[in-house]
Amino acid sequence: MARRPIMAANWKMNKTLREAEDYTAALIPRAEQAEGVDVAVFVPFTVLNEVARMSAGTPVIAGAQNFYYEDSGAYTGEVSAPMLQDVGARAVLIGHSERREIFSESDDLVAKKTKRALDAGLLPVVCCGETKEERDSGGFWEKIKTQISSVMDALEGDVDGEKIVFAYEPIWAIGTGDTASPEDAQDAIGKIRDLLRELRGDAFADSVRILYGGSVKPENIEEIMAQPDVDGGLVGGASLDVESFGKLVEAATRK
Ligand SMILES: O=C(CO)COP(=O)(O)O
Repeated sequence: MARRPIMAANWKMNKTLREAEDYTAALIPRAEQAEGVDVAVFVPFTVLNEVARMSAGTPVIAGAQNFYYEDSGAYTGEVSAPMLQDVGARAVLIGHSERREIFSESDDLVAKKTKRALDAGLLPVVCCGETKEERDSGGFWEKIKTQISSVMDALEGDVDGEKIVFAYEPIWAIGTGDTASPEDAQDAIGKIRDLLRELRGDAFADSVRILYGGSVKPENIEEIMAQPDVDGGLVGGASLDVESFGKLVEAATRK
């Protein structure tokens, strides 16, 4: 069965409530026209309630950029999975390289969050990727393999491949304009799918969606989406303008 493409916006630490409302209002009709594509927006906590409220009953999937795996308690500054769901979130980013690097998130924490998101019924979009040094020194696959394996090890029992998404985001390509070549994106994502096949079998590997992220823009999306194992994009800079993100959503319909 063909995997359903996903085009996902990661706003990172951007947009006021007013800006988020204008964007969401403009995105909804574009998502409605994009048949066969999942359209997701990962937004700051401060606007999540409103983006989710506006998106309810539309094809736009409202998501958060982070959460903590406990449900409640003395965790100052954190937000839980039930809290995200309470305001209408349906998906969450986990282990973005900015969280791993700036906020010291470990593979273990990423694995715990993924398990919690799945148990709660939130769609986890689990990010992985290597630094420039790791790529140049040939250590790229070891890094990715460790990141993916630690997540999969934490998931007991059968996992439906459609309920989890991975995003390969080489750190050297994020916000730099220096996109991975379509061949490099395919190579890494193909290897991730092979690893998932080894760990969980064909049905899982063939249904799990794997996105590419890192300087995706309207000018390079077609060749990236043309790669057989690339199921969509996770987009930072080029997602902030709804016209530009709309073009990426439209490109995904041609997959
Ligand atoms: O980190 C990213 C998406 O999560 C990619 O960011 P850019 O698209 O700005 O390179």
